[in-house]
Amino acid sequence: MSFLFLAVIFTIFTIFTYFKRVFQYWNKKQLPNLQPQIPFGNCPNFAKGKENLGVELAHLYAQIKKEGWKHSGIYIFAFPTYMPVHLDNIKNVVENDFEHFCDRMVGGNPKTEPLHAHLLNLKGTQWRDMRTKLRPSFTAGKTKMMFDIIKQCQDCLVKKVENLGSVEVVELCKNFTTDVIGSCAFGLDCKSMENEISPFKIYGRRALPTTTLSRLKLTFFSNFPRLGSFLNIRTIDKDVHDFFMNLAHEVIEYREKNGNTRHDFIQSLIEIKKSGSLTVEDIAAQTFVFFLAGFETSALLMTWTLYELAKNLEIQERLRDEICDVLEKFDGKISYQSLQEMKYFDQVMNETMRKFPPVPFVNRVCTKDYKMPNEDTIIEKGTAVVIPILGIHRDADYYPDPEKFDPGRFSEENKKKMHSCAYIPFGKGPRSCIGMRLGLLQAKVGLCGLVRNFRFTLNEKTPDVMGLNPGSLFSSPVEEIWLNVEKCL
Ligand code: HEM
Repeated sequence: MSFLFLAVIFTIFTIFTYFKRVFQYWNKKQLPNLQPQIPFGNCPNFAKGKENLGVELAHLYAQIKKEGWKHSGIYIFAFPTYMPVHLDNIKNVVENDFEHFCDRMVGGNPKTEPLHAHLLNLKGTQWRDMRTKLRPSFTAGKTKMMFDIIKQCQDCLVKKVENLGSVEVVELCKNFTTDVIGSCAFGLDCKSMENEISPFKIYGRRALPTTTLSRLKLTFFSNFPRLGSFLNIRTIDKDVHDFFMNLAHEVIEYREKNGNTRHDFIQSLIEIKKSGSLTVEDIAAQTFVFFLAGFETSALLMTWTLYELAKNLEIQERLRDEICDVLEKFDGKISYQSLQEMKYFDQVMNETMRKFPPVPFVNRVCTKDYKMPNEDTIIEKGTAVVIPILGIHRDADYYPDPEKFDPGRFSEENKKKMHSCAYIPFGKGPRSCIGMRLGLLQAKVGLCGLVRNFRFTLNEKTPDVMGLNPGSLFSSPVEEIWLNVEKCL
């Protein structure tokens, strides 16, 4: 009994001493830092599953700014992480001194799970080469070619809402973007809107880290990639991995055999493959990331826009007026060109992504020791970096009355006055979102169909203030969003 007691005391003492030592890291670097808690560091609520990580980082951002610091060292669990908060320091990391911060923390091992060899995860020259190869597939011209595919999905979306008295928009928007990405990336007709058990939809949802275990595995892998690889930890379930890998193989084989072509991403990648610079596995990994990065982000942009429009009826009416006025000039038809003319629409979507950036933070890893400009501090190679997008977007210094939904903040005149890092829903610098045009286009097409045809109001089941889901790495709402729907005459 006394031996057991001593063993317990010894274990607690060892753990306590370990954390005490680890939590000295930023003091030794002489970087200002907030008091961490043993064993969760500065994000205890995220670690306990009580708070969305983006929200907890936003709180830290606010505290650091209140202290008057330009940046701080924080601890996510026991991992020292550098957090710049002054916009110039953020710009240095993501843009000016990019060569020191060109990689992200990776979430898996491409050797055992080849789907991980995608643009989000690739490092150094491998990333640079792949980004150069993929860039031509994301130009304005290529995105425009996908308009017809997206428009077909919009028709199904509008049909789905017709005759409904109320609708749950989180699931509705996810089904729409699943269809769009399925069609644009893989050339599939997924019919998620009609089919609850479409395999693409089911495997696609499981590809994102939605369980506590999957998020823990991802965090562990990001911080100890060598140990993660040694222990052979999988961060994508095998059946999900096989589904996406086989899908790419089948589509490529079918198109190559039958000489079929289509204006979608997989076709652009097949064309690159012909020159020998992409393998089938490379294509599978890139199409997989289009799904990972493109489906939930755009769905959230649509969801939060509808939610805010339902709460701000004047803004909704003004937007509908703009849509109707512009479409009148285009014979009532929604086209790529007509959408470009809807400027207030852009302001509304920008304000949505200000208040609810679909990706609430982004990360980098320091790849080369970094001596900070005008300071003695050196950020060591291997240190994690986090950019708190949600914190910046809700900062009253840049956006007075930040909880207010006000598209006027994004008028041409106001935009000119902004710091280039005060609004970064797509990240910033060479590693920013490559799919921005497609993300914005699919959301605008979907929303245009909905707002033109239906008037949305808040359903009694939906609260006026909505928090973010602690179980999501995105800015997902904590509960369903039900809206009342009324057909516009
Ligand atoms: C509203 C929709 C979207 C939002 C808000 C969004 C946001 C982001 C953000 C914040 C990043 C990280 C940038 C950084 O680290 O600085 C990112 C990266 C990325 N996004 Fe998006 N995204 C959206 C849509 C899409 C779509 C539709 C696709 C593809 C079809 C896509 C593909 C990617 C890829 C491949 C990366 C990694 C880029 C790289 O590392 O070079 N995204 N996105």
